[in-house]
Amino acid sequence: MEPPRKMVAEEELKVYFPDLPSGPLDGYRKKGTFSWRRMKLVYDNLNTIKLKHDIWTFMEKHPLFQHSEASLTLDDERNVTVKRMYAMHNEKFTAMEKIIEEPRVVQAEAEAMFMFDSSLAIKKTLTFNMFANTIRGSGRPDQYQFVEDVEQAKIGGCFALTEVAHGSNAKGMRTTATYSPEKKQFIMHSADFEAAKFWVGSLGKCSTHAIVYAMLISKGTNHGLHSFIVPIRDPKTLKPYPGVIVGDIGEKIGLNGVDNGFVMFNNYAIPKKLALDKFGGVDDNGEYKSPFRDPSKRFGASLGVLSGKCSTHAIVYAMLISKGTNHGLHSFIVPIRDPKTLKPYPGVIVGDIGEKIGLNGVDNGFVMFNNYAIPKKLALDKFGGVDDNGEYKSPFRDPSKRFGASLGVLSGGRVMITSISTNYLQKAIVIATRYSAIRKQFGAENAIEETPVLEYQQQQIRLLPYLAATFAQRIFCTWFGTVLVHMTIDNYAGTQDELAAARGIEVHALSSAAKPVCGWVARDGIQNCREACGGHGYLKASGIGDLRNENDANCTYEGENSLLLQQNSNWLLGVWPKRRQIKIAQESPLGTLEFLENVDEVLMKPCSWKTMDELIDPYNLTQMYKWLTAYMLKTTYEKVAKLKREGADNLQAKNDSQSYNAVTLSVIYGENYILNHFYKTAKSFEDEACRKVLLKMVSLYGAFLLEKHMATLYIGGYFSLDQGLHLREGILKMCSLLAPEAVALTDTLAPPDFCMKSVLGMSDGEAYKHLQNRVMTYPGALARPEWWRDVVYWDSYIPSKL
Ligand SMILES: Cc1cc2nc3c(=O)[nH]c(=O)nc-3n(C[C@H](O)[C@H](O)[C@H](O)COP(=O)(O)OP(=O)(O)OC[C@H]3O[C@@H](n4cnc5c(N)ncnc54)[C@H](O)[C@@H]3O)c2cc1C
Repeated sequence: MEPPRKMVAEEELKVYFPDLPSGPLDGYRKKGTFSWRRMKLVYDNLNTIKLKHDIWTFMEKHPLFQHSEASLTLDDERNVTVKRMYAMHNEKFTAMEKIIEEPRVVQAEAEAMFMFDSSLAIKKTLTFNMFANTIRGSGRPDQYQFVEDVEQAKIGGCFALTEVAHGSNAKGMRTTATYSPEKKQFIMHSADFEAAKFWVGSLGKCSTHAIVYAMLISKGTNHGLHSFIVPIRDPKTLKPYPGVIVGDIGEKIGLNGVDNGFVMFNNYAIPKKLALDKFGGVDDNGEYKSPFRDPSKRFGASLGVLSGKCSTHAIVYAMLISKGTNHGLHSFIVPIRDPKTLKPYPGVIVGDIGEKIGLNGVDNGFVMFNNYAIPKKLALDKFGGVDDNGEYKSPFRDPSKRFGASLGVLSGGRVMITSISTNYLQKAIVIATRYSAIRKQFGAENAIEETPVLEYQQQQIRLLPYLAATFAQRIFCTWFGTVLVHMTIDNYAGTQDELAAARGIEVHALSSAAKPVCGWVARDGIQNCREACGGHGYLKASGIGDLRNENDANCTYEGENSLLLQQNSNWLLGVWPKRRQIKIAQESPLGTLEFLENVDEVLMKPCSWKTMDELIDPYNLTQMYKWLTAYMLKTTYEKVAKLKREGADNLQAKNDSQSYNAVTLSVIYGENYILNHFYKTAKSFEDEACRKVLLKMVSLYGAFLLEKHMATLYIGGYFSLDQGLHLREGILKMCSLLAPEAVALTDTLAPPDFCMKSVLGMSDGEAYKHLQNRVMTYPGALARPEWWRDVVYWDSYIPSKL
């Protein structure tokens, strides 16, 4: 928890946030009981406010950052995103000295970019940060030249882990990097399209270098020439098999009745049983065996003649290489394209995977390697690799620990994604709330005016819990991002304290739960916002559709949400048996395991709060969540143990305990932490008027989350009789109490209008004027289409039956 923030005078804030334009939102703005500017300090400070202001001012004045009226083509979208990326990079808004002084600027810069355009933010992060951070984390000092080169934008990076046929199961990946001690090179190879690296952001058109994850194979032994029966052509059709290139060498000076030929193999697999291994060969485990001690005695057969047109099978002599050892997934810096021409290097097939359902400014790509050699020094082998002779060395005895360390960079990505999804929700909730405040439908009989739809109960419950969730998540993500930056700086500087290892594990566990929790809340919230804006919400100009599509990817990349939750629950299940001995301060430096304090007693007592006010009290809600988290952990642990007693192995027992157990456990663990963090921050906020509203939002957020687990509260015997009914009444009450504050709260959250890009969500509340302006000026909106004849003379191209 951070120390209480120093209050900043309203006048200082006004420099960055002048008065908002007067208009249809005035009525609601007057109802707000707190300062919307001051409320920003619950997650921002003057440094981050100033940074965001500088970035937005820079964008607003720069011609490259002007929005176009109509949708761009895919190519134009990528092109403008690249130009904006270099313009931003060139400004160096967050140089390392600034980050060390104020770690929060990292998130603030990201937020400023996401509020403008998410493709820009993602493209910049992939090209510069993720590439450089991986090298800083897993590389050696002599590789830091690449970090400098990328910082100076001489090269551009990307992160290539996922393959066509393997994503979440990284251990199943098939790109290989085989070490050749003779040349001190790694030979990168993709066996087939299924082993192609795929989805790699920024690789499609631009990256010159990639961090590639590949199986490191230390080279096998060459046992000399051996013979094999190799099927060449299908005997029924005489067509060559895939992987075989066979042909005729042409006219000779004699013996032209014989079709002499050539053949090449491209990673062509034949069964082991086709080896002619009477005089020597490998056993099923790859162990070489021969009755001859002297290899030259074993080698004594004549060379066959291959038929250019006719042979279906050949006796092929080839060097028998017994397979090298596979040391698992390792990372490499792989040159992809010439930085001067952007043309791929020979041996690299690289391309763009095409249009996606969002984020189209980012050129996601694929790459395949065809025995492509890279120097040994490009292996990121700080955590394990081969020496010059091909001998494998690693500081980790346990390969899974080495693998975890080399993928550590993904933990950082997950922390950032909790914030990214919150950015999307933040924008959507501003649009939908402002629009709901000016959109009027129906009303009391004889009323002069219709009622703003924000007054209707169902509109409130679809929006206001998500407004509260936005504050909860924004506060949590800002703090979590800062923890990450501190950890990363300590790691580079070698200044870790004695809790560093425990903190690293807990950051991984918490990010594995918080990323799905924040991503899914954003998914549901944004969809509600879209529907809450009725038909106009479906217009692209509302801005909500893009937010929905762009958040969608957060649920999948950097760890598919459901699988991340498995990682979290595996950790929690390991903690449960130690619950009585655990030293929370040492083993849980972030405090995510505080729910285990006196856990056995907590679990024995049912909920003692009965009235509506008690049930939505912020402190009481944190205690109810404590019970719920502990209960889910206990019951999930017991279910896994029972399945194991009944004979299931570990994998099966865990698999059969996911739905309603482990998955729910991890979601609740994440929610519990975010709720507690929100509560602690709200109650310690200095400004009294803001604090009161914040605590109302804690009530609404906590009660709304808890209500979704109502069945578990009753099944576990914690709730009985009317407690559930009172909790629901409390949610509705908090919605009605927060409705008058809602517009002022969205003023706190809103980026400048220049970034909002939404006809429904501008700060002046003039949704209809903006809608009219957009519709009337949309290119071609009032023009007759060029294809008008296809309407009038349709029977000229479709024979009429009328
Ligand atoms: C926009 C975007 C950008 C991306 N950028 C990059 C990038 O820059 N670099 C990169 O390397 N990758 C990138 N990716 C790829 C991304 O990281 C993967 O898509 C992600 O890791 C999920 O892997 P997958 O697609 O193979 O899904 P799979 O692992 O095949 O999952 C498919 C489904 O099966 C389920 N499933 C799988 N295993 C289990 C199990 N054991 N138990 C229960 N359910 C299971 C999953 O939950 C999921 O619902 C990107 C993806 C997207 C969408």
